[in-house]
Amino acid sequence: MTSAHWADFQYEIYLNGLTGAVPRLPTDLTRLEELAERMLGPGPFGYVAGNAGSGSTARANRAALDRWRIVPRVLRDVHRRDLSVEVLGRPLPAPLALAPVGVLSIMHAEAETAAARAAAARDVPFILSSASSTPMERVAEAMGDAERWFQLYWPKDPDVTRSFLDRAKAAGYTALFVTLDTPMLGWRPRDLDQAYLPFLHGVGTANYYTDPAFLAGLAKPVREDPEAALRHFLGMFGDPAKSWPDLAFLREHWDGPMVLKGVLHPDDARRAADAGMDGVVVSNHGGRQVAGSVAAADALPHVVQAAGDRLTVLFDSGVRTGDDVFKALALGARAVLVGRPYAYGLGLEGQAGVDHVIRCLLAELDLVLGLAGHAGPGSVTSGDLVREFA
Ligand SMILES: Cc1cc2nc3c(=O)[nH]c(=O)nc-3n(C[C@H](O)[C@H](O)[C@H](O)COP(=O)(O)O)c2cc1C
Ligand SMILES: O=C(O)C(=O)c1ccccc1
Repeated sequence: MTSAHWADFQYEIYLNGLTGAVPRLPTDLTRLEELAERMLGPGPFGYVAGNAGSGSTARANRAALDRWRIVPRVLRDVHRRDLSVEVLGRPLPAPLALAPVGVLSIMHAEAETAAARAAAARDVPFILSSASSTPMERVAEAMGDAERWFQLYWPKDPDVTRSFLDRAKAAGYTALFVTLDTPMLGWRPRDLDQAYLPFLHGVGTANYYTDPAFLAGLAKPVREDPEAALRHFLGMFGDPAKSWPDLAFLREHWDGPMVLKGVLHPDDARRAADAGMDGVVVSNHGGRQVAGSVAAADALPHVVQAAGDRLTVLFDSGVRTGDDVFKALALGARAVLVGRPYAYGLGLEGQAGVDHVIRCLLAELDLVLGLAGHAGPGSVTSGDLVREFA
């Protein structure tokens, strides 16, 4: 008996073709960006596609993944494959989660709710951003029985931080992803040149404007003085004064798994473990924060080594295809997050577009694994890769 494979999507597409149907979106997910550009306004598209500085980090992310080449093995009985992995003590169907992406309503009216539904239908975790366009409680409902993960932009005010953690817990979120690479937004010329910032268009503030601790800091209700509310939000959103000892506050108020997102240096990984964290996401925020940053894939093996068996190491920044996921696994990641591809899928086709991205990515991963001689992620090692030489 063979189990169902993610790769079956490939035959589903061919069989649908017998009636003349072809997929509504390209199966090469790198093509979604050009389609999204045609459909979205220049402000929203530029915000999602944009990077820090001249874009060198985003290019380096791709180059670092491309430099590794997979060395396939043959005759290893891969007819029965299983992509499942354990992440933070939970079984996942595949080594994939949807990265926290804020302000999704600039892409599609159904925003986080549509992304959450698409992810939940495939049991893939959707990490909800603090800067979502929909309050966390409403998105939690859309997630149904699926795993609920929350990303914290650590507010300046400890009362607001406490309140976010309490609300997330009450809404059933289990794991907390604390993003540390964005206490300030990076220098993003594409947005600066258009003077485009989603918050100024009333997007991304839903969790704050529904928060009693946040609202307590306002002299007047948001409706009566929206400008003061926005200024309060901008001052609350990030806090570059935070340092390692402050993590104890979060650890004390969150009893589930806690993961630091945006770790690139092995010493920071060691500190994370010392601070009682459960994991790290090796990430440079998709190239949007530090221009000239080390490529995430180049940082990954060093962080993996520093983490040893003390931390779960996840990876993002530049993952576009199944072979990218394979390479991240080979470099030591337990699972990957994907950001822009599903945001574009959402923009193009709503929930169906996000489902398309998940299915393409996992079908391709399933095939790459099998064709490279692996029945699952567990047997993939650095020995499956060679460095391309120019
Ligand atoms: C439009 C946009 C918004 C984002 N918002 C958040 C966010 O709210 N919180 C966060 O931790 N990361 C955020 N990120 C970063 C992603 O979580 C992730 O690290 C990045 O997109 C991965 O790179 P990729 O887009 O190349 O897959 C955002 C990224 C984009 C493109
Ligand atoms: O744009 C981003 O990369 C990001 O992380 C963010 C920050 C604040 C609100 C929305 C997204």
